[in-house]
Amino acid sequence: MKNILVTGANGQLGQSLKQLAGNYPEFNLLFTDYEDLDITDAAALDAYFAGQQIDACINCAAYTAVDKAESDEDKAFLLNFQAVLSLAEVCARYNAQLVHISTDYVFSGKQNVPYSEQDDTDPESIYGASKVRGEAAALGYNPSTIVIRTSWLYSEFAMNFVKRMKELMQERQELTVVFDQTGTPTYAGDLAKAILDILTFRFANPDTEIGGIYHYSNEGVTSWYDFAVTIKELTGATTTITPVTSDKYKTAAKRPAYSVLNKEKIKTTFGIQIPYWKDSLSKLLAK
Ligand SMILES: NC(=O)C1=CN([C@@H]2O[C@H](COP(=O)(O)OP(=O)(O)OC[C@H]3O[C@@H](n4cnc5c(N)ncnc54)[C@H](OP(=O)(O)O)[C@@H]3O)[C@@H](O)[C@H]2O)C=CC1
Ligand SMILES: Cc1cn([C@H]2C[C@H](O)[C@@H](COP(=O)(O)OP(=O)(O)O[C@H]3O[C@@H](C)C(=O)[C@@H](O)[C@H]3O)O2)c(=O)[nH]c1=O
Repeated sequence: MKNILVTGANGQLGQSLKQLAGNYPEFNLLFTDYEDLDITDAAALDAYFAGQQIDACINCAAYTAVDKAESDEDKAFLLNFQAVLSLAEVCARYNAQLVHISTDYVFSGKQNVPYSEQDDTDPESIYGASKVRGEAAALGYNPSTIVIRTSWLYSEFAMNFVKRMKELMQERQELTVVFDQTGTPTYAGDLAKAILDILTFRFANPDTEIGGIYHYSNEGVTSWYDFAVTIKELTGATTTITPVTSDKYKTAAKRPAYSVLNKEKIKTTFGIQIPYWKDSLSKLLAK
């Protein structure tokens, strides 16, 4: 039995892991959020790891309010950088595998072919910049860290684009949604399964070095506008959705115009099969 600490477990990825826990009886998943374990408190982290054998930690805790981060830089960096460094330190000290989650918003979006793990980061936002620092801190301190960059996460839990669109489509007759930002939605349940499968691989192959960055999203490519139209079609909503360019939908933070991720590395290293984004969305909305 492996003890796996999950931080930030009340968020959407954390709750998606909780939903799958029963499928992995060889893992004892320990779910914590900031009331039980505040990842910005290095002493609390050390005490937690000293108190019991932790074999791996999946860090789902983060500052994810992209627009708010523009005026709350210190808190974004505290959670997405300093706390990640503390986690990498404590995992190295107690010999635990750290799995840390990052984002497509680390990229500028100026590319027009899918981003691979080697491509340069150049974030457009404070959130993206704080995540770049977090990745570098985790891997710099502990090269065995597995950093998984993902994009456009949604789930039945917490707040996300799908839930927001469903709400707005009930409240409003008309919506405008940007069509000049291209990427890939990711169902958090698919990502949660990939993470647990990677840890299964990790424990079955303890001498294989697998630390580094991996990209994971669902398969396919879309825009936020097409994503919204698909949500409309699948839910039977009647709202009119008008495509607009980003300059017509003002936000505090700039998002990348293109953030499709190349997933070859994660597929070939771990033999992971990735669902097409519309299939995962249809399954969720049919529940
Ligand atoms: N959401 C998305 O679209 C995407 C997310 N990601 C990354 O995936 C990861 C998971 O994201 P997601 O599940 O959506 O995030 P959420 O915002 O849903 O969850 C984050 C959780 O961390 C908790 N938290 C906040 N501060 C602390 C703290 N000091 N100690 C412990 N827990 C804390 C939050 O609590 P509270 O809510 O009360 O603050 C929340 O429960 C993050 O690293 C994110 O950057 C990457 C790409 C896309
Ligand atoms: C609600 C809404 C958003 N938009 C635009 C704003 C933005 O450009 C885009 C996405 O909207 P949101 O603000 O909901 O999503 P955003 O917070 O940008 O989502 C991001 O979250 C972080 C945590 C990540 O790591 C990213 O991968 C990504 O998922 O859609 C519209 O055009 N119309 C609308 O009605």
